[in-house]
Amino acid sequence: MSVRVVARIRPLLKHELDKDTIVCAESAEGQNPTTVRIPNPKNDAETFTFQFGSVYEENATQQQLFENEVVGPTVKHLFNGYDACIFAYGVTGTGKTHTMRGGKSLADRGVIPRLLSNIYRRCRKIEKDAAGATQVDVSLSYFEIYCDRVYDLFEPPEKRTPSGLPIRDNHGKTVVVGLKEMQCSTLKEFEHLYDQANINRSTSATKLNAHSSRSHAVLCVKITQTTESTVRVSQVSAIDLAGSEDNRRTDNNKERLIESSAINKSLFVLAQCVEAISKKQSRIPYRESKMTRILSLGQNNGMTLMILNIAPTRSYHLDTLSSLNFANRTKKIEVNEVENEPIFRNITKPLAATSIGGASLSRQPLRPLNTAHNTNLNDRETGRKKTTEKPAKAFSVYSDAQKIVSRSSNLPSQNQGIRRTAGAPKRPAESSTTFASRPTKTFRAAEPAMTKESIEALITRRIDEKLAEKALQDASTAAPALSAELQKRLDDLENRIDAKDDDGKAPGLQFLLMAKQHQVRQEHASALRMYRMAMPYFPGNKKLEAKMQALEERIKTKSALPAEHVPSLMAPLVLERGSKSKVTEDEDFAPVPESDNESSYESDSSFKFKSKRKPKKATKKLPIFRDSGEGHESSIPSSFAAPGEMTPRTTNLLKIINSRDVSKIRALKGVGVKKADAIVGCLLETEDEEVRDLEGLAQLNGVGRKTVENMRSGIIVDYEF
Ligand SMILES: Nc1ncnc2c1ncn2[C@@H]1O[C@H](COP(=O)(O)OP(=O)(O)OP(=O)(O)O)[C@@H](O)[C@H]1O
Repeated sequence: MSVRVVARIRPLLKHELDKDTIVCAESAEGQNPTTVRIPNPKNDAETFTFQFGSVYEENATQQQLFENEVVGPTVKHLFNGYDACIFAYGVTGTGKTHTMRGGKSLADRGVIPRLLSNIYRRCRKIEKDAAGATQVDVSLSYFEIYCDRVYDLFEPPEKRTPSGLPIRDNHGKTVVVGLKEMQCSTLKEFEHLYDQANINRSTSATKLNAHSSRSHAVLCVKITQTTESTVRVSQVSAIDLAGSEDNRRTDNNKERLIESSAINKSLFVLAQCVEAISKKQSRIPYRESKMTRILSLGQNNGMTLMILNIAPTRSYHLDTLSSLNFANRTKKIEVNEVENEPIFRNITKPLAATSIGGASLSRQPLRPLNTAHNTNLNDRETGRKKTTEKPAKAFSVYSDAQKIVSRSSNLPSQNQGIRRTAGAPKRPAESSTTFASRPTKTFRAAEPAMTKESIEALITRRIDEKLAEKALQDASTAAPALSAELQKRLDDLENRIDAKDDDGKAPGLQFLLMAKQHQVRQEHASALRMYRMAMPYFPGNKKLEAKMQALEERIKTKSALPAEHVPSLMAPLVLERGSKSKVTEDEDFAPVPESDNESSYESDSSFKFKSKRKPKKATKKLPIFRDSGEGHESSIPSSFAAPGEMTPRTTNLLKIINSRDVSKIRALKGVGVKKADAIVGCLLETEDEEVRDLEGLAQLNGVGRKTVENMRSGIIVDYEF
């Protein structure tokens, strides 16, 4: 199945009424438009045409777009156990937010509120048809990616930590760690939550849009269908991407420019990913931006719909062409349509009439990463070996062609999970037979209802089993099963954070929670780092100090590295010469403890880690930089730098570094996006600490002597005589 791409041309806005329109939609006779036509910017007489699944013209209503593109295909799909992703793409001011969120009136509501309204209606219908034997729960998480940092939109901005939430890879899915998941059982509740969360989203007025989104917003709607014997989870992500901006037209101020460059960078990476996929390159640069990691276009399973928003006027000409080209490539991307397997509960108790979660606020269970969901746990219980490998991947195809192809009637049974509906004009979900083919469900209504606690206990037990199996498979890297006691403590900690009973210590509690989770996974060095970050929130806490000391001891004894290297792990990085009390974590010089799982480090942006590079030897002498009379600066007149003083070049370099401005740091010689990010990340961890000299700079993450020399040599200084 390829990504379905539809285009939507927005109407002229009030101030554009006298403007020249250059984009038009075309259709074959009697059919809905599927082509966008736009002139060649170099020669108006020539035109380019682009073919999409559908093209919605200026007068297309929100309802039309929703009914044609979302209801049948997505909602049905979702309830059949498939994931889905809908995202709006386009230049700033072309109508992405209008399409996804829309206005307040009924007619103006966008895709997201309509989607939720439809989901709730379907939930009620399923529950009604099953006479209470099936329960459907809806939960939401909502976050924004602002300047390549992830923030929970269900949290007020003042609760954010500067570095945002870390993201990780979990069994091929990218997950945001520590994101709130809100149980939300009615449309009214949703509307309330969604409106509140949107207030937290970063928007600002720009010259091109009075309410411009400065971030990518991702709403994840999780649907859990629980019957007596199965639990099936599927998820739809609705994404309102920020729009690319041509800063020659925006007159953006410094802050907007920083946002804009982050937006443009992530969209550029997205375009690179799409290009790499379409060229079948082996390396797709997903990891270069959080947005592309999360969107995982072409890697995600399930139906993917891209709504390309375009403005009709000439002032957007080049931007529109570039969007159309991007969309044209995107529509060729193949995505897998894999049905989420149900978890067989294998319990005899019937469902409670009450909801599992209710409308309460809950945090995503922060369990070990190897806790897979959608896993058929029944196999293990019965000792059977799972028939495992899914059949060779098959795809349902959205065809732009109008031909009618008969639908395959002999769909594989539910647990095979993959269907093939090649070339079908109707979306695959519409022919769902998956429920019909599921095992017969029998209910004993007289049995006592399952309580929330018993379900939790059951899930915890299954998680333990899963962990145990993983431990057997890979003794060296697997996490041990959580003891009930430990799990309880983790849960208590989460509850404390949730209950806001923290006297301003919430960030500290978050660090503690993360530390404990690392410890559970035997990632002692990371746990130690997290404890250290928590320490300022609990000054003088003896228990915490003892814990850190015990961990340090443990790392020392466990480390396979020669004894003389061990102290470097614990040794703080001294940023300021002569100010050894000002410390930060030294990731660069830290040897990797054996027990730490590299992949979890790599994907955890809460701290920096280098898996590929050899750890620098602690015994290595720190580079000595002289500010004058050496190397590149030998041409600097000595009057500009007395011994012990800094040259203008060094001063300028440190100024740029201490600005913590990624775009400026990136512009330094020999510094790429990743290095600039690593430097800023490292500086953010040191809070107000400034880099005072070149030695301090050479000790930052990702920076060595050579890099410093490079950076310095690239600085242009005007010496006036
Ligand atoms: N189909 C439409 N019908 C009526 N008005 C529209 C339509 N699409 C967009 N608009 C209007 O155009 C303006 C810009 O739209 P919107 O804010 O949704 O753009 P955007 O692409 O999300 O921009 P940004 O990327 O800057 O957030 C808004 O005033 C919106 O109401």
